[in-house]
Amino acid sequence: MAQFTRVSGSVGLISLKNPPVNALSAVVRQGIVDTVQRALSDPKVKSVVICGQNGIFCGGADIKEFGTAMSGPPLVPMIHAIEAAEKPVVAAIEGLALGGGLELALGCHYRIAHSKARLGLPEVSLGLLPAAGGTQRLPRLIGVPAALDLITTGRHVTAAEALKLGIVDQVTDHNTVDAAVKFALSVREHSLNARRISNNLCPPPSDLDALFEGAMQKVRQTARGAVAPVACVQAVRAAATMPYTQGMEREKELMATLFTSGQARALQYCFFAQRAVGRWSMPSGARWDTSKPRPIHKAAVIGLGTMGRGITVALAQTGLSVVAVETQEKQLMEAKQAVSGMLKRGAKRRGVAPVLDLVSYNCNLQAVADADLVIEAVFEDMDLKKKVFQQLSAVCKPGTLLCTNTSALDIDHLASQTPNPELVVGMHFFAPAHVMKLLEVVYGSRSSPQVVATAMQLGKKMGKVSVAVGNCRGFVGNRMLKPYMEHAFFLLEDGATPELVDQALEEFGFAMGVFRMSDLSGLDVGWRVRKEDGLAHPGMALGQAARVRQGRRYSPLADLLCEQDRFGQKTGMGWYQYDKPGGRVSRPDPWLHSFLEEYRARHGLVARRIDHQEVLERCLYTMINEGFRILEDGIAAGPEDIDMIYVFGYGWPRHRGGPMFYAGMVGLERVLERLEHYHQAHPDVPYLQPCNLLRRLVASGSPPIHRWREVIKKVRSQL
Ligand SMILES: CC/C=C/CC(=O)SCCNC(=O)CCNC(=O)[C@H](O)C(C)(C)COP(=O)(O)OP(=O)(O)OC[C@H]1O[C@@H](n2cnc3c(N)ncnc32)[C@H](O)[C@@H]1OP(=O)(O)O
Repeated sequence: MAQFTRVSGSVGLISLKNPPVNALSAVVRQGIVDTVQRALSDPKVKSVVICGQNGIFCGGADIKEFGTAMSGPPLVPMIHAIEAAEKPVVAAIEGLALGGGLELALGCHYRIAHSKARLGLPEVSLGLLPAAGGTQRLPRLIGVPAALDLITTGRHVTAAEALKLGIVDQVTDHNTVDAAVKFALSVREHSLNARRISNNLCPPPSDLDALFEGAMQKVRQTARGAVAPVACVQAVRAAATMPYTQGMEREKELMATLFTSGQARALQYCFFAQRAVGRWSMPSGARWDTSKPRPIHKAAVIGLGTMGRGITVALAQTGLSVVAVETQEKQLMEAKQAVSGMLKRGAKRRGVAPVLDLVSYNCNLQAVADADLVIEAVFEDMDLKKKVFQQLSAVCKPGTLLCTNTSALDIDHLASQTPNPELVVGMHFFAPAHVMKLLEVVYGSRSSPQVVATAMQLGKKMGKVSVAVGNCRGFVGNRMLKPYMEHAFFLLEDGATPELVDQALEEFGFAMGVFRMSDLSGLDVGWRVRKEDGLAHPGMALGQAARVRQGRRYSPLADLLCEQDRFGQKTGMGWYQYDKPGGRVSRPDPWLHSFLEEYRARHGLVARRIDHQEVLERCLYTMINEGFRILEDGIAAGPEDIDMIYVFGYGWPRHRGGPMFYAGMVGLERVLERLEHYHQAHPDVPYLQPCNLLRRLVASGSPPIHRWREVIKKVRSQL
């Protein structure tokens, strides 16, 4: 709602009240309409200030209303009425003015911001555009290039930048409402014509066509199939080329296409899913709101390879004191140099001093004795990790949390090496650990809720999206990756090339196709795991039995490449070729194509034409099927957990919401039908067999994703 008071004799003060961010819900919009009308019709009121309660101006439209039948007064006429007012209206911006909140402020005649406020039009990240006049007023106010930047990226600007750009008229370090009231008193007699942004023309850019062509090219390159950034450019173009009223029509048209698009739904789902994963729960009933995290003052990292270095940086950047341990002196010195470099570069980017002093380096495990939390990041080898855990149990002070960065190994087995298994938890970071946003927090059967809460909170402090998951081989992310990759290999056997598979996945929106990704992360990683699992060893890839392992279809293609030292980028060749070891630009490799032909001939396989649809269906639907199994097994609490893991850790396109959301968009019946079809064609691939939960969901009428948990509960209770 909105409250009205008269202050300083003649200033009408309208204050938005809708905690936590004063979103413009129907009730708030109605409140604004009513209070503005009251202020304008009250002869004692000579000017008006609009502010928000609790230190926040406004976080924009109420996103929760988007999926519902909209009621209450619409934003556009409400903002027009404010702009058309004959009394000066001043926006007092504290905290945030985002989306519809900033559009409301742009309809006011003046804007005063607190120095700590942030402003922006982030609609693009929700699959929308600023359709309450934002695409038409902002370019008129600050020029086309700056408006294009803010509207297509959705980035927030500080009050200082907003002042420089001309979005706000004044910045204050003091009480913003007091400053705005004082300002409103000083302008009460001023003419408002020039202050109505919609009356103004866009400052003409020098080469309009080149500017918009460049902008369009840029968004097409970075958007990976997202439609909202493209619509944002089109709407700003309308501001630059059309009178205001026509521009508003164009804005409305473009918004209508976006609003009903699946992408907007997916992105809005992601907004809430990202927040929902913070409200974790464990099968024991332990939850985020009943488990209190422990304070962590000092952390330690064991093993300073790529992962350990990134984890050290991420911890130090939160302000924690970190002991970094690597047993070999030479590697320790190399790691010190690398970590210091990363800290310096990070600090430079953020305009702060590097926190080099927070990290101490040591060759001796004894140095972690007084740490509150230790993260083991040694080589992915169970025996080695077990040894480290045994040593840590002897060295660490009582109560120290013991965390492992394993990406797949059994947390319970590691926990059993210590006298206090309740203190053990997985913290699975993604490379580079100081950059990637995802953290899988893996609880074992005996991990205490307090320990899980501590790891989740630490992840949040590091700026990560932390997702709590159960313990199984590969946890959530890597467990689902296995059928996805396996199917990519099968597609090569059946007639595809790495380029074809990658193109289909990249056009779908993945940052990188599966083969380019495999070359980047190194083929040897998976090879080592398969060897440990008894699936691969030299010589096994020959003969008729080569394509059957443990009673099911197996593709030895990746093993064969590894046997020839084709490990990907690091060796300059893998699924693609590179100009040198460590090279990054992939090129199709004629050697690989002949190798595939020979391989198929040797195994009596006839190559057939594979299209993009088959690539997507076989790779993605098997991955989704595994996701349903994960839900059935209780490894992930809900589909949001899986989706956020894929969006933040595996390059799944956000505008497609994550694999489970995508399954809902495709239609669960369709996913089930295609899995049945492929399973019939490939009965030796168990991953293709539709899982029980998927069948149950379809039998329950394919409910929307937010209602899956009800069916999941029933299925789990019957297992
Ligand atoms: C007609 C269509 C017109 C569209 C124009 C628009 O205005 S679209 C909306 C534009 N606004 C945004 O995109 C802002 C989205 N919100 C945020 O980016 C952040 O929430 C924040 C405002 C920067 C605050 O971040 P912070 O980290 O401090 O808190 P949370 O993100 O955890 O948010 C707290 C709770 O508030 C809920 N919430 C935030 N914004 C909105 C919103 N615009 N509508 C509805 N709800 C919102 C958020 O979901 C959190 O709720 P929980 O229940 O605690 O999860």
